[in-house]
Amino acid sequence: MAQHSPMTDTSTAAVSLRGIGKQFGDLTAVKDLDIDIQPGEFFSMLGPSGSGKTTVLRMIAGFEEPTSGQILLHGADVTRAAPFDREVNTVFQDYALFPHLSISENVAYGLTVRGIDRAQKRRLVDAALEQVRLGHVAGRRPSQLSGGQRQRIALARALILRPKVLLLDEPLGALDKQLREQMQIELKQIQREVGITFIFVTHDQEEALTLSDRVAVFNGGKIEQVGSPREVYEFPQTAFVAGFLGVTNLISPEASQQLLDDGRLHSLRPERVHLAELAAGVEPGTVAVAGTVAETVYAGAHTRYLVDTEMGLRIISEKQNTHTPRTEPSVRRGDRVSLRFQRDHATAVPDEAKVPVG
Ligand SMILES: Nc1ncnc2c1ncn2[C@@H]1O[C@H](COP(=O)(O)OP(=O)(O)OP(=O)(O)O)[C@@H](O)[C@H]1O
Repeated sequence: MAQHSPMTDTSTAAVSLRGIGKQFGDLTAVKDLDIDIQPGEFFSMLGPSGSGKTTVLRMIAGFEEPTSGQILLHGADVTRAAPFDREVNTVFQDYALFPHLSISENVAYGLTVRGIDRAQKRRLVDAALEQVRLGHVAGRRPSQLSGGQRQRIALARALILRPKVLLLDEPLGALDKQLREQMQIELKQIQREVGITFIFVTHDQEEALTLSDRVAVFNGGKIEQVGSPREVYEFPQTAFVAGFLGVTNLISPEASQQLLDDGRLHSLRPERVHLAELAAGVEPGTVAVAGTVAETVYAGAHTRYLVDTEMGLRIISEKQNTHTPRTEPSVRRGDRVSLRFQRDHATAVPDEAKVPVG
């Protein structure tokens, strides 16, 4: 099937949130949110626990009514519509499969409720199971499947109704790391094949970066930044985004003034910082700062070096472990080194500035 390119799609947004807010008593869970999500887009809502992602998802699904604002699905106002009157479906973290029904009965459930005839139902169930590559488990019960298989069945059950928008609330949260990474690739492939808009909630930054066309980074009921994975990772607009999306060196305005001759807050990713001999020559456009290695952290594919600079700033440098497996690392704790990075690899963080959303 054709691949979708949501970034160039100028038709009506699949989902528009206009000034959406949600109060639970005194608690403001979501504040005045504006988002436009395009048809066919894989859109992630990323943020720490309690930042309001699930509440936004539940409002789009219709399980929760907004206190203020408007929700449009493909241009139609559904703010007060019941969940079953919206062309959306939800996949929950706990899969919510019926234990007493077989896998094919579970997948067929939505069709049964809608009174679809047997022959057509069978065809659609077979196709849905094929899509998630689980045709061979049709006769089993959910308890006879692995976590990853159950997750795929929940996905097949949600997709069989051909919703225009699929909402996924931490669907991979219960899986171990290896299976989770495998399922991320499958999920992305399935989304491309079906071309349905996916809105995905996660607190795992790597997952959001891996899967999404765009990521909205939530903090305290608000969106701090929306952008492509590369934009939010490489050009964080706030200190929170810089810190939440992986490890970064936040260089204070004072330190930036000294190091970069620019008195704004800067973010410098550890993988952009290299270690050199103190005496090594410095190329034009490169910043060099001397320091002492305070800690080395070996993590398999890479090693991190925590270096205390003479200006009182601790900078993390990350190096891929490309040397031969038996070679001991040449840099050790206590070594004096020179940190090197390209001047333009440090990106200014506007911090308080808000980027346009949608
Ligand atoms: N039904 C409710 N009644 C009262 N408070 C609620 C309710 N649902 C959510 N909240 C509160 O609203 C805030 C946002 O919660 P929400 O579940 O949307 O966050 P989240 O980012 O999805 O977090 P998590 O990843 O832990 O699910 C939290 O402070 C939460 O305690």
